[in-house]
Amino acid sequence: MILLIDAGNTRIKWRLLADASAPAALDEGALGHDGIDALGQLRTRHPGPLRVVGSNVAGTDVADRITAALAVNAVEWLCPTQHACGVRNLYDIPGQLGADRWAALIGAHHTHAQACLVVTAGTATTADLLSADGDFLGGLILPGVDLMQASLARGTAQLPLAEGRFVPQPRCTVDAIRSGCLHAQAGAIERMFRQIATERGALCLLGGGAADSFAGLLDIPLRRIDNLVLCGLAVIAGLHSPNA
Ligand SMILES: Nc1ncnc2c1ncn2[C@@H]1O[C@H](COP(=O)(O)OP(=O)(O)OP(=O)(O)O)[C@@H](O)[C@H]1O
Ligand SMILES: CC(C)(CO)[C@@H](O)C(=O)NCCC(=O)O
Ligand SMILES: [K+]
Repeated sequence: MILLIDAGNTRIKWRLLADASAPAALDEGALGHDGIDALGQLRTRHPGPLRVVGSNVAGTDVADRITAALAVNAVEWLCPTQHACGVRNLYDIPGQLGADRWAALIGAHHTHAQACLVVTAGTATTADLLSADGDFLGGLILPGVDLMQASLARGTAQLPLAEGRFVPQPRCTVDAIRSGCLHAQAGAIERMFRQIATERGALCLLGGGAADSFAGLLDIPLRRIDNLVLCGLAVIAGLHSPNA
């Protein structure tokens, strides 16, 4: 069995596959950082030899806790390089790129082998340009929707942390905040997409826990796709992704 793990700053997403030819996941789920120990139950439910391949952007403590909870000798944590699985990393320092972004780019290239904007809306939002040839050209990092809203509440006297709605012409504070943060996400994504808009088959692939909050605002060719990081990890692990 192979366990794929996407350890993010808010949640740990995981998917268990039987073997290289398995068409579907045996099991999958997501956990908060305080629920990492529950990964141990996975071993009880699915006993047997286990290979674990993961990406982690949540720090070494989270990585160590995952390894301990699974009671495995080692997890193969992805380290972004200059080339992998048909994707070329043009970051100035390839290893500086987040492992989740690298895995998602590899998943994207194997899902849609044309120009893509790969967007993950999690704790942070990232919007990464990928050419049809598999070149990762560069990308944006911005605060995710919740983090944007929380930073306004934290940094001001008069702005609350409250639930507003998206409206075209906000006329109260909470709607102004919510609408501003969603426009910021959608606007950044649409502006980034302009760089590939004229390329054949150009598509924005959008995933992450906050994706649905602004997906409807995007006026670009769009495919909602969750777990692109796990798809990429499956490719990296030498498997065919069950979502591909
Ligand atoms: N069920 C949900 N409903 C609405 N928003 C959600 C939900 N779950 C997560 N989110 C939003 O998504 C964000 C977290 O997304 P997700 O769990 O995909 O990423 P993450 O674990 O933080 O990963 P990364 O660190 O890679 O960003 C939260 O900040 C929150 O805004
Ligand atoms: C940007 C995040 C937080 C997105 O999860 C992660 O990919 C990360 O910590 N990246 C390292 C810095 C970079 O990608 O340039
Ligand atoms: K993210």
